[in-house]
Amino acid sequence: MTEPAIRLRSVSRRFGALQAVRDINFDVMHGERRAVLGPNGAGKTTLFNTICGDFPPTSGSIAFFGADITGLKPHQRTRLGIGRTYQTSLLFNGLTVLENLFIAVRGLRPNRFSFLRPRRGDEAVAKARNLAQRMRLDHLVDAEVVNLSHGQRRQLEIAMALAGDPRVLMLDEPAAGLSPGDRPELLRLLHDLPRTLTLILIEHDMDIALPAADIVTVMKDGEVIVEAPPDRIEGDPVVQSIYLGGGH
Ligand SMILES: Nc1ncnc2c1ncn2[C@@H]1O[C@H](COP(=O)(O)OP(=O)(O)OP(=O)(O)O)[C@@H](O)[C@H]1O
Repeated sequence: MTEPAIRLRSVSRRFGALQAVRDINFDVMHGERRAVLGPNGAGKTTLFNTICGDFPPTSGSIAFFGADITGLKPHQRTRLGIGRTYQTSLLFNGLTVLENLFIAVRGLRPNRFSFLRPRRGDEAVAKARNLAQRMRLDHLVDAEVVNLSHGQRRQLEIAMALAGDPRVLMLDEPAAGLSPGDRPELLRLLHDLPRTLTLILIEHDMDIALPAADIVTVMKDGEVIVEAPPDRIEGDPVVQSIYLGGGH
């Protein structure tokens, strides 16, 4: 049997007395699109952080394509092929789109950037341009990031997360703050990502989460309360009680 891309077994994470996620079992198959929904404080970001290693679980285990990664540091998980974006932007505003992508491709810290500026013919520049094209930013490679629209910044964040050639890409609220006009473009970009890539996204907005996902995991109070295909989510009484009952 094929191993899941991501497998969590009995994963819990405490912050002092607070149990942020509790006894999570979670399998995401290779190539799957998984959305994680839930009200504020449900534990979605903490779940992401246990997978990426930013806040490893206090108990339980995590496997990546069958290999136990529970004790690995974030950079070791990145190297294995787990890429992510964050709710808060990590872009370098004073640099151009191409320079940001170059930094991501070379895995540089920005303070090293002045010594290693992109040069013509550099393989990393070619890869940075290719990433810009994949995220439909090729017309903006020379634009300073500070001048990008919110939607373009989100596209760039995804492009930068792709720079390490992840096998699993985790997006933390990719539609947050997007105008209604920017949303269809984001959905198109997500649909265009190759099925060799496994995608896990936290998303508050059902209009993005449901069309983007094969399976939706709904969390509340640190636990998974529903796991179902998107067509069963909107009508699910538990989900309705959370989203219509003021829990969101
Ligand atoms: N680093 C931390 N230190 C202490 N408590 C934390 C930390 N990170 C998260 N928490 C707490 O864990 C709980 C779950 O938070 P988490 O951010 O995972 O929820 P979420 O579902 O992602 O919420 P949101 O939609 O608001 O981002 C919350 O009560 C939060 O305050």
